[in-house]
Amino acid sequence: MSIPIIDFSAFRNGTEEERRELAYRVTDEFKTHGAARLKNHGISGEIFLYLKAIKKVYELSDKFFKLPQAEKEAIANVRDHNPQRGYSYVGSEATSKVTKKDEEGEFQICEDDDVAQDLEDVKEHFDFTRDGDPDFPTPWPSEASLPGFHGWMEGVFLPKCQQVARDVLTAIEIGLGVAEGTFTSCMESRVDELRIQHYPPLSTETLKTGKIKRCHPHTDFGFITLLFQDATGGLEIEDRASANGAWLPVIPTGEPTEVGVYISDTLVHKTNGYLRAAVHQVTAPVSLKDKEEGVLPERYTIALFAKADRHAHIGPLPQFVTPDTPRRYPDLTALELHNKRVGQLYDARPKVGSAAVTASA
Ligand SMILES: O=C(O)CCC(=O)C(=O)O
Ligand SMILES: [Fe+2]
Repeated sequence: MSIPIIDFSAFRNGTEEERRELAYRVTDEFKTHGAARLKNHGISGEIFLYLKAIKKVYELSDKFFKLPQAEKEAIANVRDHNPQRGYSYVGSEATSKVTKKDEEGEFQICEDDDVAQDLEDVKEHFDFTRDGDPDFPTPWPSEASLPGFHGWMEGVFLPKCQQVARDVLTAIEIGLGVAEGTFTSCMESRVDELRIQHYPPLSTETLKTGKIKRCHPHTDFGFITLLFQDATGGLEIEDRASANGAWLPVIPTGEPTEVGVYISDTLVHKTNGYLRAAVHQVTAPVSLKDKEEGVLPERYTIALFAKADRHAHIGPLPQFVTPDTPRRYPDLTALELHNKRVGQLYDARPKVGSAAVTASA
């Protein structure tokens, strides 16, 4: 089985009926896999502008990760429970600490009393949000070291991705039969986060230790994640139809406008588990899977983590709580959930009533 690529253009350009049909189709895909692959989603009106934007985001990423290490570390992410901002070095984020397998072999979100696994991710990344974030501003590289980087990433690319995320969430609202705006109206402060990510070359031998991956199985924390990947491959989604823990590789197709969309924890809470988050990992690309010796080439990806407003309540919507499906999640705010999950990444769990939990946005 593989995840089909759905043409999303009718969501902007189609008739009302085409728009609804598409919304149902995409939501079905999310119900089955927790993920969907979309093309022609209107990141810009015209394909050549889209291609230019994608080319530019990879070029700028490449320049960023080639900066001297000391310059990157001067804008380092603080490894606490707050939203991530700035540069994270290889090994800083440990995705294995946020998701565990239960006795039935199902992936679950870790709880505070779980013993964290000691597994390493081999990736470096830079995380940012919009300018003017009142609580968690981004430390940017200086204009002198990376001309145009801040302005284009924050002012051009981020808003384009934010628009795609809102379109997809509107499609999910239609597909689920909830009022339009149920999710998108609690995204007004636009605190979505964009991440550029670099996976350095890695020997297949290293992977065989079982302790190291490019990214261990985990779910993301926001409403949904949009993921653009280069041609290298290696991203895999849990195959829910398999009884023996198989993974579905998301093989890059070369389809230029493709973006992967992954259901994340906040939407799981809101729908009381009706939509389940996509468990995903990054390992060897299919062509290198069973090679005794070899080197995974470096890899670049871009992720938009679409986030709810920090004070939005993300407890289950009443229509998803029934006698057959009792309430599964407490009525946290988006920031409380975010703090809990980011804290797990760094073994830095928030204390109740801490400053972060009372941020203003
Ligand atoms: O780079 C990828 O393919 C996945 C990255 C990812 O899962 C993440 O940043 O949360
Ligand atoms: Fe992820």
